[in-house]
Amino acid sequence: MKRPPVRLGVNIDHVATVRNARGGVHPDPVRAAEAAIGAGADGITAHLREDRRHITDADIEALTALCQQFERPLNFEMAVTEEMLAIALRHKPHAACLVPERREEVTTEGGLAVAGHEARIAPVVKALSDAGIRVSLFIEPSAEQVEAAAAVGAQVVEFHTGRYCHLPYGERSAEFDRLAAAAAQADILGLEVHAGHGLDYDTAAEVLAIPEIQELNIGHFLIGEAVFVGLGAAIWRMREAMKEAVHGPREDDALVVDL
Ligand SMILES: CC(=O)[C@@H](O)[C@H](O)COP(=O)(O)O
Ligand SMILES: NCC(=O)COP(=O)(O)O
Repeated sequence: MKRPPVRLGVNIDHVATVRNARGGVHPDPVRAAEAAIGAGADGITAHLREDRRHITDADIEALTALCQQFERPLNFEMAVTEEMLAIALRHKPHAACLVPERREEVTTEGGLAVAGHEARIAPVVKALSDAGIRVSLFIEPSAEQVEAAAAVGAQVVEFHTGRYCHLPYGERSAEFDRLAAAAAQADILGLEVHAGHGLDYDTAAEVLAIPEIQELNIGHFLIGEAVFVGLGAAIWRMREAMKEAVHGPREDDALVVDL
């Protein structure tokens, strides 16, 4: 069976990181989201951290409206807290991705511990699902976490690819196998498979060798790359890398090689 196109969700958190460094309004992550949609992003991802270090409540309100206007899904990343649940239920984004948060961390260091915390997580998954919000769990690619994600009623798992991306090229095969095994297991359990964190052009293409992956969420690299080539060009190049990873090189590229 032909593999459907893999979706690219663009995370615009770090546009807000730059904005907040000066406490003003520029650069605006909502404008970045509009530019990302214009450049071919299939959806927008934003993480409203409890400490509001990048995305703010007002950003989420404006991003919800923007995504509705352009009919693109908003993937709202949130910690498993009463406060975040109330915000998600107020805005009703297309999807909510439950992520772990530690106030002192520089970035999201690992996946959400679902196994062992089912009693706390299942009611949040249910409340979101009952409101028509698609629930994704940002987890480590482990059999235990995948099983727990299915047990609490999630529809989607997003595998944390940070560990994979940090390994030097040539030393990634064991982590790749871990991702591939978890993706196969998730698919068997009826979970849609996404991946994200730390991906760049190369690692995004590499993980797409895993056939169950249907969506990548990428932020930090694209926003960083935008400094050099512009956001539109970075997104275009990422989409080309993803297409080539899934469908092989374009025919005109093959011709150039043959000549
Ligand atoms: C959960 C996740 O991986 C994203 O939200 C992304 O990495 C955002 O950046 P920070 O983790 O640096 O806040
Ligand atoms: N869930 C991962 C995400 O949205 C983007 O992570 P990163 O590319 O900013 O590391």
